[in-house]
Amino acid sequence: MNIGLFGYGKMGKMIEQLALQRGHNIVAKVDVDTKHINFSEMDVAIDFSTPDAAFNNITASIKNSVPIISGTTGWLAQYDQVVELCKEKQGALIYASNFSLGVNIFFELNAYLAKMMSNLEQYNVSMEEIHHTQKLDAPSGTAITLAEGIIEHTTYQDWQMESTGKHSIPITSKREGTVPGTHTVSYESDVDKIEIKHEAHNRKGFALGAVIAAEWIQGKTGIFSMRDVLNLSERT
Ligand SMILES: NC(=O)c1ccc[n+]([C@@H]2O[C@H](COP(=O)([O-])OP(=O)(O)OC[C@H]3O[C@@H](n4cnc5c(N)ncnc54)[C@H](O)[C@@H]3O)[C@@H](O)[C@H]2O)c1
Ligand SMILES: O=C(O)C1=N[C@H](C(=O)O)CCC1
Repeated sequence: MNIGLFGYGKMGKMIEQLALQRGHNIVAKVDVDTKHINFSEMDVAIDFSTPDAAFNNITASIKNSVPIISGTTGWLAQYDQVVELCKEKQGALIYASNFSLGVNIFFELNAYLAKMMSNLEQYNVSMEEIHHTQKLDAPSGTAITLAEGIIEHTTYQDWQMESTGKHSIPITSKREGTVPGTHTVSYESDVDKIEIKHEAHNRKGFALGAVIAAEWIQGKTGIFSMRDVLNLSERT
């Protein structure tokens, strides 16, 4: 498979390493200074760039009929526009706030726990995410997906940074050293606390998930999720 990388930073480099190990070719490394992009050799594009750059990279890939795997976070205000374009052009897209197998299992666990807690008014939910100090966006995309999972199954209506509203999920974002990504969801009552936590040890899980998604999307058109790629509906 011929891969075009959009964003050749920490994730782009890790994806390159894993893709080469799995027998793929990197045919383009597009970064902030790239003047010309040759889409003609790409079987798939993988975007791990910046919140400001993602929309253009994704739409350019779709317009050039190249399936796109999008891992960049912080651009979701434009997600609906991308979906419209993808449908119009009969393109192929997977966006995931987190591509790791572990976090995608954690998403399922989060939804299951939210369902169990939905009628228990004595518990208040809150969330904490910790990432490295270079991270541009807050809260993390993963924290937003976790909040959406809780909102879907409970009476919580939205999330806010550090909020206190009864129907709002408070998210605390911390930026520390080189932490690759730690997410904790807590339900607290007067008498106890239930916590679920995912802690990434490094970026390999994110990168491997993105390459697996790129392999999976070959020959498909439509808008998919990591739930589809990992066939998680079979497990829940
Ligand atoms: N979905 C996931 O599993 C997952 C995992 C890790 C990181 N991320 C997200 O991926 C993104 C990148 O993370 P990172 O740690 O590699 O960041 P990084 O800062 O190390 O790399 C980003 C790269 O994008 C480049 N860039 C800037 N403008 C560009 C443009 N117009 N076109 C192409 N590249 C451009 C930067 O120069 C940089 O090299 C972030 O949004 C992060 O939140 C997602
Ligand atoms: O390093 C980052 O930046 C990460 N971003 C994603 C997010 O915002 O959830 C995934 C974890 C790492």
